[in-house]
Amino acid sequence: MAMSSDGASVHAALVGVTRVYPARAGQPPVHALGPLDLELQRGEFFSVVGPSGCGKSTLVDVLGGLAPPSQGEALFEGKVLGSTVPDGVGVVFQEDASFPWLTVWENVAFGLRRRGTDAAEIRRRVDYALGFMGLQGFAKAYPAQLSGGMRQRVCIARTLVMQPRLILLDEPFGALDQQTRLLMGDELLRLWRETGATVVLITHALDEANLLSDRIGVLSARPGCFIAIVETGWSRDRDSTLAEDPRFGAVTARLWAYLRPESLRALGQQAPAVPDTLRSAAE
Ligand SMILES: Nc1ncnc2c1ncn2[C@@H]1O[C@H](COP(=O)(O)OP(=O)(O)OP(=O)(O)O)[C@@H](O)[C@H]1O
Repeated sequence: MAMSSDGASVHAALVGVTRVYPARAGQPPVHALGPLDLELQRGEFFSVVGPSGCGKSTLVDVLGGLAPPSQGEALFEGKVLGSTVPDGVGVVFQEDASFPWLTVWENVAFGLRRRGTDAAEIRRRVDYALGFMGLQGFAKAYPAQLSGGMRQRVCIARTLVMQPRLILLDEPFGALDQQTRLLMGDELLRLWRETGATVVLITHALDEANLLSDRIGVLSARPGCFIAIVETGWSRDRDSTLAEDPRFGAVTARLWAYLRPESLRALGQQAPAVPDTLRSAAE
């Protein structure tokens, strides 16, 4: 296992990573990400914030082995990743990825069945994951019968059941209301503490990143490069009541100070070009 300069063990890393989407349908190539470097310490909770369209999902794709970098290397437990999610890595997406035709129990068992795990072990792990996520009473329900928050719990249970050592979550609570989000954040912290997994969370919400993380990487406007890595210094047994701590607001303010100019720059990138007719009228 590689060691970082301060002696902690590096669980996953990005080394000189860029990702460029090739030209398509008359559109030029899109330089989405990097170059960037990142070392994730085993067992840390790391969040990534950045302006809209700066390459956050692209970073998850590369770190999770869903897509290879255009340049550089992504590493997990010392092995170079390609375009297959390796054993030991679990990814949770914002959109509800549950299968509507399967019950909650069958949804959670799906990955283990595909892996060929024996029936007794599947039962043990699925029952544990459902209990952990507070879903035991919904094992026979179908996703359409559940609220958005419950469906997202099913998706997390599906990942948890595979016993990942690195969990990547791409805006998992984006579609949820604020109160459900706070409660899901507490559950995510409990999951992190009890499994000892390394967690990477992509979020637009600065308070959420602040509350949940040991460190927060702030990305620039596209192509996303880390402009700051902020250490929060919170204790491991934190929960959503941390927001009452006077130091909490200072960390969020610091994140926003880094992010504000980048968000303005990203807005500029997205603004449509001023047509020549309007330009000459304004001049
Ligand atoms: N398959 C693709 N082909 C071409 N361009 C792409 C592709 N996927 C993403 N992009 C572009 O790459 C850039 C980064 O996209 P990405 O989805 O990683 O950003 P993001 O930060 O996750 O966005 P958001 O804030 O909207 O969630 C965007 O400009 C996007 O339009």
